[in-house]
Amino acid sequence: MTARGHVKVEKVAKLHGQVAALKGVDFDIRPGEFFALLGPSGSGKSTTLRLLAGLDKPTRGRILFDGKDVTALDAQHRDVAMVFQSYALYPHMTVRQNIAFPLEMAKTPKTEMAERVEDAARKVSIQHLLDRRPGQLSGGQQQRCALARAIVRRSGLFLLDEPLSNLDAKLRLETRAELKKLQRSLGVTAVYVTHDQEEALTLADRMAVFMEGEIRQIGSPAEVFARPNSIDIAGFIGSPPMNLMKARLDNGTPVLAGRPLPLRVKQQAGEIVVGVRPSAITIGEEGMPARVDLVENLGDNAIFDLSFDGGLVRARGPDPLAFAEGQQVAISFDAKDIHLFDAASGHRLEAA
Ligand SMILES: Nc1ncnc2c1ncn2[C@@H]1O[C@H](COP(=O)(O)OP(=O)(O)OP(=O)(O)O)[C@@H](O)[C@H]1O
Repeated sequence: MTARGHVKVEKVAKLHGQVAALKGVDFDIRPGEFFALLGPSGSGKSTTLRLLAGLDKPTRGRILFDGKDVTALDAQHRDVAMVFQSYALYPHMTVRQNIAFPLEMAKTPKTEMAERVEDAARKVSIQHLLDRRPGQLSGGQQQRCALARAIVRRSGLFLLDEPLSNLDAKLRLETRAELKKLQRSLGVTAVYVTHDQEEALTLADRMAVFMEGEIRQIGSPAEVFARPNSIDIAGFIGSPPMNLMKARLDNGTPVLAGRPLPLRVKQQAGEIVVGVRPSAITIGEEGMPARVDLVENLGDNAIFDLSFDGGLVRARGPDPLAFAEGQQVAISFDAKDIHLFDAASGHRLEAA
């Protein structure tokens, strides 16, 4: 007997006519895990979520919930709770009626229904708004109402499609933290679609990075951040993105702008790309000569755009006033902070 909330996706593909929305993806989500589907627009995240919900059927492959094959089951027989970006609340119904809707459908007895609606509303702190209609709520309150409607089902699996994207920046941050606490306290499995890498990094226990209808990497946010397995992922995760600089291999030593770097790879020669995160670049007096082109003052830190003879790089530093535009400086980075990729295939190269 497997625990409740286990999801297994096996070789799932989805074609829309000639368009391959999903080219065959495999992943396993553990019970109680917060699992993010992260990727740029059109990469197949929403398609995957709709297949999990049963709103669409895969062209190939299998989906299992708690060991049971649900591939052929329609949405209403899957026992999943869904929260969409648009909330999808019924405008003519009160908040209470909206939350009660899944229970009405399931013909739940009236007294039990009333209790469960109150309980769900309390969990997202909207118990005082039950008699209003969605049009009389703020965006954040509508979002909570949609969450309460998901909670009321007492499903072990929550499917969330960009649920925070309609909220303003401040509310999004607050709601993000609450959502994580709520998921933990309910003990449910959450599958969360987002194109926002920061949201995935902060919320997820693990994430799958989608690109062009494929999963390119699966891991914890820390793993994917520390060891992106391709140039595409390196450039997608982290803000500002990783600096990616053209270089070459000379007898296994990477050479950047004519200078050998202090590490080696097994491969002997060829075109490579050297990646260094902005936070890993030190600006000072030692290293490669560079010029400060632009200072972006972010208050308690800054991003410096620099040019050097290997190209342009961005560095993040603690003090916005430390360096001025036009100043001649030097940049350096530690060997442990260098990521290497094969230029032709884009794949990560391991240091020897
Ligand atoms: N019903 C459909 N008919 C034809 N093509 C579709 C259909 N639904 C999705 N697609 C295509 O499948 C691909 C994946 O779409 P999907 O909605 O899964 O991407 P996404 O990663 O969720 O993007 P977004 O972040 O923009 O929602 C896209 O190229 C999209 O145009």
